[in-house]
Amino acid sequence: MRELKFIETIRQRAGNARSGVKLGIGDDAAVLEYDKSKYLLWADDMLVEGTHFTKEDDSFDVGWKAVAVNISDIAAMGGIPKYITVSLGCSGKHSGKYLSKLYDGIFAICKKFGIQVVGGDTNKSDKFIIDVSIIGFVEKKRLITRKGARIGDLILVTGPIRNGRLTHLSFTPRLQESRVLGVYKITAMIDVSDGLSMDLNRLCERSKVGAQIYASSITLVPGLSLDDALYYGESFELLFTIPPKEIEKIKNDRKISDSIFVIGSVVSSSQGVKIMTSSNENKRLKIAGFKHF
Ligand SMILES: Nc1ncnc2c1ncn2[C@@H]1O[C@H](COP(=O)(O)OP(=O)(O)O)[C@@H](O)[C@H]1O
Ligand SMILES: Cc1ncc(C[n+]2csc(CCOP(=O)(O)OP(=O)(O)O)c2C)c(N)n1
Ligand SMILES: [Mg+2]
Repeated sequence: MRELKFIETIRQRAGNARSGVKLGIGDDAAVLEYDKSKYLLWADDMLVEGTHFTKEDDSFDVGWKAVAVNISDIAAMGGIPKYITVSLGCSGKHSGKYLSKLYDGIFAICKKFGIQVVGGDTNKSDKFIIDVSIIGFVEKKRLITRKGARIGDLILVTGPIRNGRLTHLSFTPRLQESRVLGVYKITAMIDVSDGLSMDLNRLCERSKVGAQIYASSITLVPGLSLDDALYYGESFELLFTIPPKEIEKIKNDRKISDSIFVIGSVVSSSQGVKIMTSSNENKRLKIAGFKHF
């Protein structure tokens, strides 16, 4: 069974959101009732040796990345990360130095973002595995989900889009940008872990809309190909939509204006997801990206 189909079967078995669960499976984090003014956000992302990093990678970077990908999921909901648990699969062949440097990376990023490690689990595995579960909070009025993009909205992405092949182990999650954006009207948001194409398509499906994007507007870091931006993944940029009237306000905000780019607009679902190529051909965007199986 394919990954996406598998997750869909779990989503159906888990059932509809009950009381206390505002959003279950299907967004960057679960959204749970917390108090009058805030929701609790809960996400979990796992890294596996050979899939997300190699044996040769510095364990500081592996620890950093394991936390960073989780912070990115909280940022995608508009929230602030607070607590993590860290679970490891490792064996005697992983030296004390490897593990100590792993935690240097974990504590370095936790310090940067004010996050506390509050637990975890340690198990035997020949392949190194690190799983992080994260809790954050978001003001109810600032919650942003994948659902909510409306026809006519502009589509934006943070950037210039980073090269996932080069920066996936050391990237800074776009948390600060997300918190700045949170004061404006953002209608939908997702973090780009699997490539712009797949994650734009996810946002569109959830919002029941289509998209028209322009290749010439997608701003890339030097050396990154458009194909990699669309299909490789691990740029961990934020992709989001706003009503057109918000753009002037956001563009005038010096805290964010240089790190956001309009790449297109939201159209009706019947038009699907299209890309205007650099040779001015308007094509259906191939929906592809990273899938585990
Ligand atoms: N084994 C699983 N059991 C339950 N939910 C899962 C499982 N795997 C993934 N999910 C859920 O499916 C959704 C998509 O997962 P994923 O593609 O990993 O999201 P993300 O890109 O935000 O990390 C998320 O809401 C996640 O919580
Ligand atoms: C050894 C190795 N091979 C391949 C990749 C590329 N890669 C691995 S996972 C991934 C996509 C994102 O990972 P995923 O676990 O799907 O993130 P999620 O959607 O759960 O946030 C990419 C591009 C890598 N980082 N390291
Ligand atoms: Mg995500």
